[in-house]
Amino acid sequence: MSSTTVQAKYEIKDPTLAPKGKQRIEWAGREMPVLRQIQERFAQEKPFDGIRLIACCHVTTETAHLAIALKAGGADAILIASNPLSTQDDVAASLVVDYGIPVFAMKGEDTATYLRHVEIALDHRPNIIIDDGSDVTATLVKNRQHQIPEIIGTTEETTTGIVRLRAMFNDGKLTFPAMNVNDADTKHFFDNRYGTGQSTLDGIIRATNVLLAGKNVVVVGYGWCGKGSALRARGLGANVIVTEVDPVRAIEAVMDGFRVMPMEQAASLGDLFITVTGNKHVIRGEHFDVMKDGAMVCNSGHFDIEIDLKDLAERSTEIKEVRNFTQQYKLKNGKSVVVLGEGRLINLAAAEGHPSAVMDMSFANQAMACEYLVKNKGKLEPGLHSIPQDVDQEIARLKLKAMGIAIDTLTSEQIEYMNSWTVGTD
Ligand SMILES: NC(=O)c1ccc[n+]([C@@H]2O[C@H](COP(=O)([O-])OP(=O)(O)OC[C@H]3O[C@@H](n4cnc5c(N)ncnc54)[C@H](O)[C@@H]3O)[C@@H](O)[C@H]2O)c1
Ligand SMILES: Nc1ncnc2c1ncn2[C@@H]1O[C@H](CSCC[C@H]([NH3+])C(=O)O)[C@@H](O)[C@H]1O
Repeated sequence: MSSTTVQAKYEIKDPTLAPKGKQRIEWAGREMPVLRQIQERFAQEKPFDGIRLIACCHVTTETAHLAIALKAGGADAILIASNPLSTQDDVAASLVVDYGIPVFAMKGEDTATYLRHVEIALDHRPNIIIDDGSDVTATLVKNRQHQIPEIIGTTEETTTGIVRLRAMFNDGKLTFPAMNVNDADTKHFFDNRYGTGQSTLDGIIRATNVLLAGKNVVVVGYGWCGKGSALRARGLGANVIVTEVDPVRAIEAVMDGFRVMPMEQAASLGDLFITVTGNKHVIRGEHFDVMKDGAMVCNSGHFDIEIDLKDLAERSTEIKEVRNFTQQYKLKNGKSVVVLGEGRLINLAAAEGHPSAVMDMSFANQAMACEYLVKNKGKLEPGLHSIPQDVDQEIARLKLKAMGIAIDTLTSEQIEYMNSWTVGTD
C-alpha cells in the first residue's frame, strides 16, 4: 500500500501489520542499550535539526531503532530497503504508523521497484546518506551530480560498499566525505564475524531444516564473515572446508583447524556451500557440474552474483520451489542443485539478519558517524574517513558496561613503562 500525501509518503506492504512490528521492535530494543543511550542524548541535543537524511538499510527491527534515534535527533529521515528480500513488512508498517517515519520497502519487491525506491530517496534531496552496499551513493554520483553540493557526507555499513567507495575515489568520482563504518573495530569484529556467523546458519536452518552435524560445509572466503560462518558451522557438528584466494587467510583457516583446498576440489565434496567473498561467480558452471546430487548453495556475502545463477539456469531443465526460499534446479546431467534465498543474503532473506546485540554496536557507529559529519560540516576532505578511535572505544566501553563486565585500567607505572625505551634486559 502507498500514500502520496506530503506528510505521509510511504510504500509498504500492509499498514495493519504495525502492531506486530511494534512489539518486535520493542523486543529488539532490549538488546540495544548503546544505541538507546545515543538516542536519549540525541533527543536532548537535536544534532540533526534541519538535516534531510536517507537510510538505505535492511528494514529490520534493528534498523528501526537506528531510524528512531535519528528522528529523535531532529532528522527529517526516510528509509528504503538495501536488499529486495530483507524487508520485514511488519517493521516497515510500524515505522510508518507508530513512529511517523516514511518507509519505501516491501519484502520481495522486484528490482525495478527497488531501484525506483532509490530514486524516491534521492528525490528527498538528502544532506546525509546512510548506505549499505553503496547503491544509493553510486546512483547519486552517476545520475545526480547536481545534488552533490547539498551532501554533507555519506556513511557506509558494509565491506563491499567500502570496496566500491575506494574504487569511486580512485576514479576521481568521490567528491564528498564518506564515513567508513564497516572498518570500525566495534562493527566488523562483531557484526561481520559473530553476526554473520549466527544469522547465516539461522537462515540456512530456517530455509531447509536440515541437520548440519556430519555434513561437509564449504565456506567460500575466510574473511570476517567466513570466519564466523565456519566457526558456527563447526559448532553444529559440520566438517568445514574453506576455499580462499588470499594466502594469509588460507593459513589462518588451516591453523584454525579447517581443511583448505581450491573450489575445483571442494565442489565435489560439499553438501552445503556458503559464499562470503563479496566477489563475483565464485561458484560457477564447472563447479555445478561436479557437485553431489542435492548439494545446497547459498550466499551470505553481497549481491546475488557470488553464485553464477544464470549459468546454473542454463545447465538446468527445471527450476522448482520446494520450500520457502529453497529452489531445486534439475540439471541436464541428471543431478540437482538446491539454491537458497535466490542467491541473495540468506541470513536476511530466510532469517532476520544479525541479532540486535551486534547491530547495537554497528548502528551506534552509524548514529555517531552521522553526528560527526554534521559537527564537521565543510571541514572534511572528500574521500573515506575512519570512525575516530575515541568513538570506537567509547562504543566498546558502553557495550561492556551494559553487559555488566568490568575490565582493568593501566597503572601510571605501566603507562610510563609502555612509553619508554630505556628499560630492557637487566
Ligand atoms: N550477510 C551479512 O549480513 C553480511 C555482513 C557483513 C558483511 N557482509 C558482506 O560479506 C562479504 C564479505 O565481507 P567480509 O567483511 O568478510 O570481507 P573480507 O574482505 O574480510 O573477506 C572476504 C574474503 O573473501 C576472499 N575471496 C575473494 N574472492 C574469493 C574467491 N574467488 N574464492 C575464495 N575466496 C575469495 C578474500 O580473499 C577475503 O579473504 C562482503 O560482501 C560484505 O559486504 C555480509
Ligand atoms: N538485522 C540487521 N539489520 C540491519 N542490517 C543488518 C542486519 N543484519 C545484517 N545487517 C547488515 O547488512 C550488511 C550486509 S548487507 C549487504 C548489502 C547489499 N545491499 C545486499 O543486500 O546484498 C552488514 O554489513 C550488516 O551490518
